[in-house]
This record gives sequence, structure tokens and C-alpha cells, in this order.
Amino acid sequence: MAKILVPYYSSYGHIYKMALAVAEGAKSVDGCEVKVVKIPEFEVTKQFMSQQEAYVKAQEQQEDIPEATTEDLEWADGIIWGIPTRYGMMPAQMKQFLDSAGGLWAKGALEGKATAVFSSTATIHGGQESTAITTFVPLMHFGMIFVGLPYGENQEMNTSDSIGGSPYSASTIAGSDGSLQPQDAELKMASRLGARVAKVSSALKGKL
Ligand SMILES: Cc1cc2nc3c(=O)[nH]c(=O)nc-3n(C[C@H](O)[C@H](O)[C@H](O)COP(=O)(O)O)c2cc1C
Repeated sequence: MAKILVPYYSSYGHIYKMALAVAEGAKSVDGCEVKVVKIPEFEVTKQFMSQQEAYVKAQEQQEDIPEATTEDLEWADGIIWGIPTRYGMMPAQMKQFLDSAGGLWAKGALEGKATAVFSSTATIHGGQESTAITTFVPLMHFGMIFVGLPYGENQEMNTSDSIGGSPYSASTIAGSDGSLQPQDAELKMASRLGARVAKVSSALKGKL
């Protein structure tokens, strides 16, 4: 059955927690194999963030997660990216990783694979939707098939409460000081996104 990769980048742990929920959802689909990997950090970022307690603590939590490689992308039948918002779009670390996969683009290695995004912002209007939509652009260049988060199975989205979740991606709100944690409703939507990509990947496998 389908092999699902969950590559994510997380400075303060919010996206890491969402990644674990996404992986649980994908694992719930019969026969799916799931791998969670972290996007490599920049050396310069490690250095300037080493004084920030919240960053250091969150990185320690993620010590056992292997770093993503372009071979992982080839291995997977479906890929679900965890992306904290930076100025309304993906962080440079994520873009660098996508740029390093140019060889896969050249041979069409990711064409026809299902893909989706989950994100996190400090504030409710800080760019969750723009992060998912702008990430769609490079993923389309790779020829991937974008999977959204439908209202039908995510009633939590029909709310005016301060929670993440949109038709474009599962998401969470970390708070301006990072003190909020992913809420149950957000984790449920993340898990359903994992399951949805796993089902789509299984259905597509070998067909495109
Ligand atoms: C350089 C930088 C830019 C950011 N830009 C935004 C932004 O545009 N909108 C927003 O709501 N939050 C922004 N944030 C906050 C992050 O999105 C937030 O810290 C992140 O979602 C937390 O996820 P993590 O704990 O997995 O790192 C920014 C943070 C940094 C460090």
C-alpha cells in the first residue's frame, strides 16, 4: 500500500505536534507506511537561536526525528509538508530543501504523487491560507496532486472561534508569544488530512 512521508520544519514545536497527528491519521489507513522527517536546519539559525530557551527545548524534543533527504521524497507515494508561516509563506529552510530537489524535478520523480500542507501562524490572520496557497506553486512544478481539507469531514472549520483549519490546509495558531498549543479540533483536522492523503495516495499508486 502507500508510503507516506511527513517532512516538517518546526522552531518551537507547534508544527512538530501537528506532524505527529498527521502521521497518526495516515497510519490509520490500512497498510500505509508512514515516515516523519524534519527539514534540515541552517547552521546560522542554530547559532543565533541557541540563546532562545523555547527553541532549544523544542529542538531537544525532536532529536530522534531523522533529517529529510531527497531520497525520502522519491521513496514516498504521498507527501504532507509541515510549514510554519514566515512573512505569509514558507520558511527559507523549506525553500532551500525544495531547491535541493531540482534533480527530482528534472526527471519528473514526484509527478503524480499526492501532496498536502499543514501550517502554523502566530496570529489568526497571519497567513495560514497564503502559506498553503503559495506552497502549492512549487509543488505544482513538481507535478504533484494537491489534496485539500474538505468542509464535509471537518465540521470544526465552520466556526468563528480562534482555531486553525481551512479548505487549503490543516493549521494551528501558536499565539504571538508561541504560548498556545495545538487544540483538539486542530489536531483532529491534521489527523484527517493525514488519512485523506494516505487514501488518495493508495488510490493513485501505479495509476499515473
Ligand atoms: C521570521 C519569522 C516570521 C514570521 N512570520 C509570521 C507571519 O507572517 N505570520 C504569523 O502569523 N506568524 C509569523 N511568525 C510566527 C511563526 O509562524 C510561529 O512562530 C510558528 O508558526 C510556530 O510554529 P513552530 O512552533 O512549529 O515553529 C513568524 C516567525 C518568524 C521567526
